[in-house]
Amino acid sequence: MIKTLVMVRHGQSEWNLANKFTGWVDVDLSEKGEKEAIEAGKKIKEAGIVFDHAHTSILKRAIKTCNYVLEYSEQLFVPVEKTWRLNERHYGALQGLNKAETAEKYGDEQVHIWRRSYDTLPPTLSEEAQEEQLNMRQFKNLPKDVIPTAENLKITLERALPYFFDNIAPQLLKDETVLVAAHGNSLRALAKHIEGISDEDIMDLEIPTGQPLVYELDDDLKMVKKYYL
Ligand SMILES: O=C(O)[C@H](O)COP(=O)(O)O
Repeated sequence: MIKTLVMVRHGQSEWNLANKFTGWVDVDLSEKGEKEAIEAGKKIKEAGIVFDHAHTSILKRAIKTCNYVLEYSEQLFVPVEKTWRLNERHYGALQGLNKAETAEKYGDEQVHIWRRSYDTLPPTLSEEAQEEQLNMRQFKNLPKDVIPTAENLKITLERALPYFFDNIAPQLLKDETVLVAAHGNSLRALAKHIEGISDEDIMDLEIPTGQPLVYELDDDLKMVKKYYL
């Protein structure tokens, strides 16, 4: 029997709008982002997709998107689990910098490598920024060892996949329909696994904000079909 997993990247955030590296910084949705999330919910309702479970990160742009999607598809009662493992990839010392200005300073190629290569790490957070991050309430109950100072897509995949295997996959295997509302790179990581994309080809996969991406999966949770609503 075909299993259905719907991924939604959060709607445009304030820092997507300002073209800044965001990562684990907890910025809000922009006005456009809220509209995108609402539209995503309406499309899911029109498509008649009925969720049994929803999963999101511990960052408000994804949490709010998840809530809007459930509200506007009239299924706000669906249980939602929040996990740091679905957070955006941590952009290290690039967080807060403007992407165009960073490209002017370091060159387009370097910035493209930082943004899209599978295993190159961006520069890590300063000690001061690390300290600040450790004191943030939403990260305080996480073991220090799992809080990154920078991540590439490989590390993002390695911390997102255990959650997929332990929490999402068992639900799909019971033929339950699952929503994952998360981030550009945590979703690229899951997509890499589900679609079996190579380390090279993953550089070209982009997931747009607020567009529901439907995966139909077989009994081994491999992709049979994917489409955007
Ligand atoms: O964290 C960010 O800056 C964005 O959500 C994703 O950015 P990217 O497209 O530069 O990886």
